Amino acid sequence: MQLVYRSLLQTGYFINNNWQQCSENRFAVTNPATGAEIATVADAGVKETGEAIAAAEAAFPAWSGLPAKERAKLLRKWYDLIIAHTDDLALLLTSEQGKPLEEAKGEIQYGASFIEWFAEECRRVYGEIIPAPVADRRFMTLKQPVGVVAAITPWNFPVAMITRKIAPAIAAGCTVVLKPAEDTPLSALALAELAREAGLPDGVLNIIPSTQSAEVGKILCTHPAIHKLSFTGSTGVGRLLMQQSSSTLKKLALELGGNAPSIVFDDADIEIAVKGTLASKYRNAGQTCVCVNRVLVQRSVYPAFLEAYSKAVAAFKTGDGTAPGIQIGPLINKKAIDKVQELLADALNKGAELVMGGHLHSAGPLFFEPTIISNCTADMTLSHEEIFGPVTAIYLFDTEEEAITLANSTEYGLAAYFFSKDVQKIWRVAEKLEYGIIGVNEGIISFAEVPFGGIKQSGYGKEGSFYGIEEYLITKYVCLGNM
Ligand SMILES: NC(=O)c1ccc[n+]([C@@H]2O[C@H](COP(=O)([O-])OP(=O)(O)OC[C@H]3O[C@@H](n4cnc5c(N)ncnc54)[C@H](O)[C@@H]3O)[C@@H](O)[C@H]2O)c1
Ligand SMILES: O=C[C@H](O)CS(=O)(=O)O
Repeated sequence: MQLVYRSLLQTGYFINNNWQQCSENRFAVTNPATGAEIATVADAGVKETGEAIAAAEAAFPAWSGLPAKERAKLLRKWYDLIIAHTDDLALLLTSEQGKPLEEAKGEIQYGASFIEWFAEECRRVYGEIIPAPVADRRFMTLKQPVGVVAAITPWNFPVAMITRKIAPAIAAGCTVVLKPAEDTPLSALALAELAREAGLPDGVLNIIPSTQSAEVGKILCTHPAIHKLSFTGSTGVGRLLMQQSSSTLKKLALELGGNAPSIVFDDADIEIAVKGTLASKYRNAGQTCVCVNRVLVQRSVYPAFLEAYSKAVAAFKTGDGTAPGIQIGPLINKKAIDKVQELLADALNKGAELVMGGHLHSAGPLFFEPTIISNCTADMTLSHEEIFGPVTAIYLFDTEEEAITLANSTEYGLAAYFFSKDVQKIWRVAEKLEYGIIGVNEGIISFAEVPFGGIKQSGYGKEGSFYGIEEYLITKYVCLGNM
């Protein structure tokens, strides 16, 4: 991997704007497309986590005391540096995570847009003056930063899931300790180098790459100096972190798993339904929390939908994401491949029909053929679990009520999609679907301007939009008496 700006390849842990190495404890970061080792990275543990928290705590008073306009200027410089280094950051991202370069460049832009957005939002954090019911008092509210924030992030969006937390946190005046995913730490470390170059003061952002997730996580959940924990990852880990955080009553944001339906009604524009479902389903080789996991098609339009959808899937090019024209990269690791194969075998054993694909791809051990199965039913495991791979599972339905019941029959509630041209149906269905995010006639719905987050077992808290900065603020009520 040849970077133009070699300072972006950092392999230490980042505390107080200093790169520090653990010579004895290191872990390898490998390229999922080739299996090649990209670098070894310092494996931060309990000691380094304590140092990072201390640095963030020490930096908090000065950083939170800085005028919002000054914080905004530094965030803007960070944003400009990220945009300027898009190609290098995308190559780094593709090398450690696998998504095609064009998708990686899109993630860099998307991730940077959170920094741009919250550089603007932080200057409009207003309190209120509340009309008092008595003459001798004046009521007001102050919005103040919550304090030191811990962030734990997943491997599937190694830039955007990080800036979606760090940007609002530091914009609000908080300081941060981040533990990125062990599969993809390099992108986070590159962002830290650019934050340092942008002039972020010592201790505002601290990053502890680690394979010791449970031990590091326990400290982040229980340390009294940390007032907020923002987690993006699986529902299982989210539940554990919530339990572990109870002893210090941390403010939590949990962005967890999903199980998105895509409902194609008989009045849908089939071309739009195919385009939207494909865009969501096969993004990042199906490894996103908002990927379509179940495609529910009204029986009368199934033949037309399947013909157009199959043609598009058959045209996908699978391979190393650094090669031109590739749409489907590798899965992140062997565990992910095994899970896709297990879910597929279970579905086929329970009556699903293989329409196309279904096997490991010849491009390498972590590549899977773009796959379609039909005749799926609710008793199949993949109806209730994230596939997290390039596999489309198609279900048939007859009535609108049946589709909504099927779509809602999951413990998750993150994203759902449906396709219809009937405006009254659009309102009815959007109101009845039990999800935090609804895409109507569209499969790509994530932007910094919108409130991203789920309900039910997909967690709670909103990232992005004007809601996003509230996650890192407290509202203080001040009563002025004897007036
Ligand atoms: N809702 C969202 O915005 C969103 C976004 C991306 C991914 N996800 C979800 O994340 C999952 C895939 O990501 P993943 O495999 O990295 O999830 P994961 O839960 O295994 O890991 C996520 C992060 O948590 C850390 N972790 C794991 N065990 C831990 C523990 N005991 N204590 C503390 N930290 C721990 C990991 O090291 C990683 O940094 C999927 O379920 C996906 O839906 C959700
Ligand atoms: O994987 C989950 C991400 O949140 C997806 S998105 O980039 O926000 O759409």
